[in-house]
Amino acid sequence: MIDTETPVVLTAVTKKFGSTTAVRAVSWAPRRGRVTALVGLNGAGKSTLMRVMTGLVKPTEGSVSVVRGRRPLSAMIEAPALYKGLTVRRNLQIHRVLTGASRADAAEVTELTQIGDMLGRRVGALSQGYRQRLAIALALLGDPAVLLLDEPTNALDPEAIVHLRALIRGVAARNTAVVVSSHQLRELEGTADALTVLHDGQVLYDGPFTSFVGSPSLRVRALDPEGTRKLAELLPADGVRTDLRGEALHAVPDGQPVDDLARRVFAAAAEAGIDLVEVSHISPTLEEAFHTAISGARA
Ligand SMILES: Nc1ncnc2c1ncn2[C@@H]1O[C@H](COP(=O)(O)OP(=O)(O)OP(=O)(O)O)[C@@H](O)[C@H]1O
Repeated sequence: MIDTETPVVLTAVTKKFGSTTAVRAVSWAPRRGRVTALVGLNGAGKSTLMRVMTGLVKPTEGSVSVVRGRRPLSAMIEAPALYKGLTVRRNLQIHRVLTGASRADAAEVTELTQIGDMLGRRVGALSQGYRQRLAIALALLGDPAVLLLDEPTNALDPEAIVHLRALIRGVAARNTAVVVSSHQLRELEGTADALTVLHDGQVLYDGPFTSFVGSPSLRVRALDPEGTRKLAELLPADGVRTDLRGEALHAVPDGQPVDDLARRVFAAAAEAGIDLVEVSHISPTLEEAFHTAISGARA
């Protein structure tokens, strides 16, 4: 339901392009005052989801509700449309008039994005990082409830990325719901509060960023590689999620403590007469958690 906390709400949204389903039955509502990372591999459906939110693309099924207001939602999905022959100041003036924003608002976004020193420069002569800052300043005019940024770090150097991260936090602190897409989880670690993992058009995870990695899992190796493979076949029958990675087996607890899982691994190995050489705890990295989520969806 639309409320002051969730200014845009997607309900069972599906988007098809011919025979391709880009987004499948997604119900989702990013929150105000938070940075939500929208992460998925190439083709996962991130841009389509953002386009559906803006109204640029009509959902095939489902609905999108957006809070009423002067500028409910603002998006930077493709290379920002800037007047390259004009100065930064003129670009700001034109967008201020177009969005009906006040001079005070323009001054505030100039300050927030730290483009004050560039006001007299022609946009065509700006670095990529400063163009990005200007584009975000323009997107913030009129104080939108939601700001969508599609892969905003593309083509930025490390210093510009650091600045952009701080800027994104600053925008959320204005009580905007900020959604930032990326195909790399790690890029948004420490910047995003919430995480939505999209895969093949579906939401695989939607929750706090810090909870995504979850509890440790087990790395299991038998004396004989054939034994490891056999365990990989046996354990799923016991309700355990397994994944063969190289010579080792990765067993993920489904809610139970990892030590209980270890006991089940030992019991299954003993029963099948498999000699184990390694059963160790591993704390997953972000990439492993992502891989596990995706392989769970494919299973
Ligand atoms: N206009 C379109 N016409 C046909 N197919 C499309 C269109 N837009 C997207 N798709 C398809 O929908 C799927 C999702 O694409 P989308 O661009 O939303 O993914 P993405 O997660 O943003 O990917 P990337 O990280 O590569 O930008 C892909 O299979 C893509 O080819």
